[in-house]
Amino acid sequence: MVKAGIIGATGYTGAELVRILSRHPQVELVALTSRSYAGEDMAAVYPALTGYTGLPCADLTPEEVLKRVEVVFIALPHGHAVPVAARALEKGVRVIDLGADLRFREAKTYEEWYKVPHGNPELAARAVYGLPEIHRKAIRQARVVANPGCYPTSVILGLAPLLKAGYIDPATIIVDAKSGVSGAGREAKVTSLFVECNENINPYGVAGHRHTPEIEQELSALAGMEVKVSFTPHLLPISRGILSTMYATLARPATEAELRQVYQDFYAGEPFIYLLPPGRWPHTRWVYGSNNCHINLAVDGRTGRVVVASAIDNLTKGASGQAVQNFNLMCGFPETMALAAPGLCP
Ligand SMILES: NC(=O)C1=CN([C@@H]2O[C@H](COP(=O)(O)OP(=O)(O)OC[C@H]3O[C@@H](n4cnc5c(N)ncnc54)[C@H](OP(=O)(O)O)[C@@H]3O)[C@@H](O)[C@H]2O)C=CC1
Ligand SMILES: CC(=O)N[C@@H](CCC(=O)OP(=O)(O)O)C(=O)O
Repeated sequence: MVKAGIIGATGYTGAELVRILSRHPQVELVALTSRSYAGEDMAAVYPALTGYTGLPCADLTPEEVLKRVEVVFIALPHGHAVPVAARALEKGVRVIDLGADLRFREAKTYEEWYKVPHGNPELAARAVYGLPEIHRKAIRQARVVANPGCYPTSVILGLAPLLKAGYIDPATIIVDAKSGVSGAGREAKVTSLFVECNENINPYGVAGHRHTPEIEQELSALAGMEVKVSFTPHLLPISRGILSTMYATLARPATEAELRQVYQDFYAGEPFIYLLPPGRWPHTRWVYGSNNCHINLAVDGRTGRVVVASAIDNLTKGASGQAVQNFNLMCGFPETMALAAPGLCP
């Protein structure tokens, strides 16, 4: 059994980690931190977890957590993970950070977009970007994994096969993405109130969302050249789910059947990626609560563009499910352990 802890256990991604890890046969959860719910059982904070964890939350310092665990999941708002991860490395504790602090190979990119000092560029360069479908080999060896952002997960998985094979002009990519409100975390804020979100959809972070450089970093590596994207997220009046619809001009003529084969080859053997049959477009409900990513595409011969749609659950494949997938790889467990499940039907 691997002793694991979650720093920031009572947030949405922390609770999703507890939900998944409580059914993981190789994990013993030994530390769940929270300042506001210290002394309370997770089931008091999230009654859905009743019967699945008896461990109370505690206001532990990172040092106290690191004394007890072999692996630590950091589920804090960005700006807090770097010193914790650095100390964990010194103590031989493996780290999976769900925030943005270690996702950029260049710390200065993080500082430019997140507007906070990074403090440890060596650690930024050393951390492995935790998207298993692209970086599986490096994740297996990693001591520190930077779990990807939710939108970047859906976008990179949706476009990777086309960019890698050179089928699209990288200068023409447009991403129209939509997220459920849990993507904003559990912290109280006016924009997450029911009355503000319900019966509404709006773009935000237009031409400046923080996930843009993360998407560009990974797509550039896949394309072997600098890629810039137009990325516009929207807030949807649903709890969980991300749907990204992506458009790009074909670099050379291609049929839909040819492109479908490219995806099938690229994702052959992947346990969580599903290219849906022609004409069956991804729905967020079909991946709800699962670690699956549903993808489909069409060639628009009239415009010479390809349209790709990709759906994930922001809290599962977009955060905590992917974190457990990374954990499994780092520990040498089957990658699907505690994760194999379909979404909702209906
Ligand atoms: N929500 C999502 O869909 C996704 C989120 N992420 C990232 O994962 C991380 C966690 O997100 P999420 O779970 O949504 O966030 P939440 O706001 O829901 O939870 C944050 C958690 O951190 C604790 N916390 C907050 N501030 C501090 C602090 N200054 N020091 C110590 N603990 C603190 C909170 O508990 P308490 O205040 O009681 O200590 C809570 O447990 C973020 O970096 C986020 O960007 C990544 C992908 C998707
Ligand atoms: C709906 C909503 O607000 N979503 C969040 C996603 C944040 C997230 O996952 O972000 P990190 O990169 O900070 O981990 C946003 O757009 O900022």
